[in-house]
Amino acid sequence: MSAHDPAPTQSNPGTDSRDSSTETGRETGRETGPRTGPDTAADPLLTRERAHLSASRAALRSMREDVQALDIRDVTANWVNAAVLEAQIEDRIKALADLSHTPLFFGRLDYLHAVGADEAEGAEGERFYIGRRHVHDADGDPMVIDWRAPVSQPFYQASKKNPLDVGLRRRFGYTAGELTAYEDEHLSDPTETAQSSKLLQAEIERPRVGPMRDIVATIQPEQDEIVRSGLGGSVCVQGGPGTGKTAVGLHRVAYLLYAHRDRLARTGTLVIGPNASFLHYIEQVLPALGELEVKQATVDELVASGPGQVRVRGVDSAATAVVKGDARMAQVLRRAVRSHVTLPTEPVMVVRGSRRWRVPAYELEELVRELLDRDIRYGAAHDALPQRIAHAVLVQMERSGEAPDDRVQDAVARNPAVKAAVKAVWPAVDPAKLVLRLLSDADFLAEHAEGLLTAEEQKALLWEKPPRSLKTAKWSSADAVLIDEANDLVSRTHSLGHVVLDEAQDLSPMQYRAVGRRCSTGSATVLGDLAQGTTPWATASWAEALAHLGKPDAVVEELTAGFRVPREVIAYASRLLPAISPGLTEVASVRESPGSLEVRAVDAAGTPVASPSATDTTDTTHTGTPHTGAPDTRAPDTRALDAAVVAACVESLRHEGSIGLIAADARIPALAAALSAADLPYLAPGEETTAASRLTLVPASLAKGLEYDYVVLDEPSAVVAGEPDDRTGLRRLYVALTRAVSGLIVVHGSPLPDELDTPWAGSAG
Ligand SMILES: Nc1ncnc2c1ncn2[C@@H]1O[C@H](COP(=O)(O)OP(=O)(O)OP(=O)(O)O)[C@@H](O)[C@H]1O
Repeated sequence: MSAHDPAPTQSNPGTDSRDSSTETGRETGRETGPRTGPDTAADPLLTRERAHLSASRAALRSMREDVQALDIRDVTANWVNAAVLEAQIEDRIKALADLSHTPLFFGRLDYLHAVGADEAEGAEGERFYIGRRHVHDADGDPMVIDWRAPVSQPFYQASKKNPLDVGLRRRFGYTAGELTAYEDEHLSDPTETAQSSKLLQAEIERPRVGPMRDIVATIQPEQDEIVRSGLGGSVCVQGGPGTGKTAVGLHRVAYLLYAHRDRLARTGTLVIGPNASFLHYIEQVLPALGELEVKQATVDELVASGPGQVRVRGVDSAATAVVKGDARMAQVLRRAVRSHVTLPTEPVMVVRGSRRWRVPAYELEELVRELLDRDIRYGAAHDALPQRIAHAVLVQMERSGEAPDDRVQDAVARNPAVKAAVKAVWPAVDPAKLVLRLLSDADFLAEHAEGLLTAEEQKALLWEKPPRSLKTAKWSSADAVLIDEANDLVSRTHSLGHVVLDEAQDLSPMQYRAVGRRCSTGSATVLGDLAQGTTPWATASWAEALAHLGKPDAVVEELTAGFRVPREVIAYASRLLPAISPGLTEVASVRESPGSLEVRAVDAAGTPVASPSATDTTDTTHTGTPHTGAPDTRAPDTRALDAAVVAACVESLRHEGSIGLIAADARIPALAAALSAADLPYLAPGEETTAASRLTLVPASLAKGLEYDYVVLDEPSAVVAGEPDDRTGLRRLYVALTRAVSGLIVVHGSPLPDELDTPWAGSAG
C-alpha cells in the first residue's frame, strides 16, 4: 500500500461513478510514503482526483437544479396528487444537497476488466468512485457510485488473497472538506505488502463532537458481510464493546432499504434501542446515509403505542419483574384469555318474521370447538362466531326451501339472539382488564398459573393492594409488556419488514416476544453483548433469546475486532470477563494507544496518586478488602475524591473531542455540585456535545452504547455497589470502562473491586 498523507485527515462518503475524466486505465507513477503540506498540493494525482470531485459536485448541482425546475402543473390531476408529488420533490431536493462536511466520495476502485465482461474478451478496466450516494453526469454516466451498489462491494471485500478483479483500491482522506490524502492498495501486485490503513486509524480517532457518525468509508470485511446479508434471514451479532455492532446494524438498515426499497417502504423498518438518550445519540446516522424514514423506539415506547395500553408509572421489584418477564407468563396469559370461552348448553333461537330457527346446543358446541382447535386469535374467533351461527341457520333455511343470500346471513349474524349467545360463549376480552385481574385476584391467577408458576412466584406477581380501576393501577413497564402479549392473543400485532434490536442482551423473554411479533412476517438484526447484560433477566444465551424472538434460525455472527477502545483499556476492562461472562473472548483492539489508561487512587489527604503504569494498577490506598455495600458518602475523603475527579476532567478537556464523566447514579448529585463549584459546565447524556460544550456527566445506568473521546470514571466500587448483585455490578463497571476512544482515567477513593485488581491470564494487558 502506498500512502499519501497529509495532516489530520477525515475520510468521508461519496457515491458511485465511472470516471469520465481524462484519467484512464491503471494509475501509474506509484509513490510511497506520506505526503504533506505543499507537496500534497503539488501532487498531480491529487490534482486530478480533486478535479473529479469538483466535476462530481457540479453534476450533483445539476441533478438538484433539474429536480427544482420540475413543473408538476401538467402532470397532477388534483391538489392531493400535487401535494404528494411536491413533498416527494422536496425530499429529493434535500437528498441531493451537497453537504460540505460529507465529501462526495471516499474511495475508488479500478477494475482490471469491465464489470460483468468476460476476462477473456480483454475488455478494458473500469473505474468507479465510491460514495454515499449516486451522482451522474448530464449523459447519465455515473460520476460517483452508491456504496451499497453491488459494484461497490469489492471496496469493502477485496483483499490481496482475493482481489475480486480489482487492480487498485484507493481510499481518500479529507481535511475540512478538502481532499488532501489518499492511500493505494494494488491488490493484484504480489510485490506490494499489505499494511494497516492510516486513514482508518485517523477516522476512528477523529475527535467526536455531536452525534454518532456513519462508518461508510471504513466498513471492515467482516462487518460488510453482516451489512449486506439478505433481507430474508435474521442475523444476531455478538460482539464486545466497540466492535461496531450499532454501526453495523444501522448500515444494514441503509443497505436493506437500498436493495429492497419498495418492499420495505410498504412494510416499514424500525430500530429499537435501550433508552431515549441512546436513540438520540444514533439518530443522525441513517439520515446522513440518505435514509430519513426509519423509525426509532425503545421497547417501552413500542408497547405503549399498542391498542388499549396503560400509562406506566410504577416500578417493580427485581424479583417481581423477573417473573413478569418470564416466558411462562405467555402461557398463563393464553390460558387466562381462552378461559373466557364457555361451551354452550342452550340452543339459539332466531326469529325471522313468522319463522323460528333453532341451532341446538350440540351444534353450537361443535362450532366453538372448531374455533378453539383452529387456534386463531381470540378476537378473530369472536368476530367469526356470529357468521358461523348464521350460516347454520341459513343451511336450515335452504333445507326448508328458502333461498337466502349473503344479506340474510349478515342480518342473522346481527340478530339479538345470536349476539347474546356469542356474548355468553365467547365474550370480548379487554387485555388490560385481564392483566389487572391476574395481578389482583389470587384465585384467578392460581387457576391459570397452576403447574406453571410456583406459589412464591404467584405471590410476587400479586399487587399488595389491588387497585380499583385500570386508571388508578400503578402499572410497570413489565405490566405493559404483559398487556401487549394479551393484546396479541386477542388480535394480531402488525408486523414490520425489518427490525434492528440493539443492546438486545438486556431484554426479558416477554420483551423479546413483544419485539418478535413486530417482525413476525419480516426479519430482524439482533445486536448485543452477553457480557454487558445488566438487567436481572439479562439473556445468557443467544439461542434462547432468538427462540423467544421467534427467530430460532437466525445466524449468530461474532465480531471480535474492537474499534473504539484502545488495547490497554480493553485489556484492563477484560479482567472482569471471567467473573461476568466466562467463555467470552476478549475484544482484539485494532488500536495501540500507549498511555491511554491511568488509574488514580486518592489518599485520605486527598492527594491523587497516579499508578505507575497502565497495566499495573497498584494504588496506595488499596487495603485488599472486597467491595461490600455502597461507599460511605459521608466519609471525609469524598470531597477529596470529587476534587480529584474534577481535576481529571479539567485535564481531559485539554484534549480535543468529547469527555464523559461516568459515575454510579448515586454519585451524580455530588459530582454535579463539584463540577458547578469548579465552573465546569456539563451536559446530560443525549444532549448534543458541541465544540463549546464537551463534557457530559453520565450516570453509569445510561452509559451503555455511548462513547466519548476521553472518559473519567469515578469510583468503580460505587458503580458495582449501585446494582442489586455483584455480577450485575461488575457488568455495569465493564460497560463504564469501555466507553473511551482515546483515554480513560479511573479515579478511586475506595479500594478497587478485586476482579479489577487481578490481571486476567487471558488478557493481553
Ligand atoms: N469499520 C469501522 N470504521 C471506523 N469506525 C468504526 C468501525 N466500526 C466501528 N467503528 C467505530 O467504533 C465505535 C464503536 O462502534 P459501535 O458503537 O457501533 O460499537 P458497539 O459494538 O455497538 O459497542 P457497544 O457494545 O459498546 O455498544 C464507533 O465510534 C464506531 O463509529
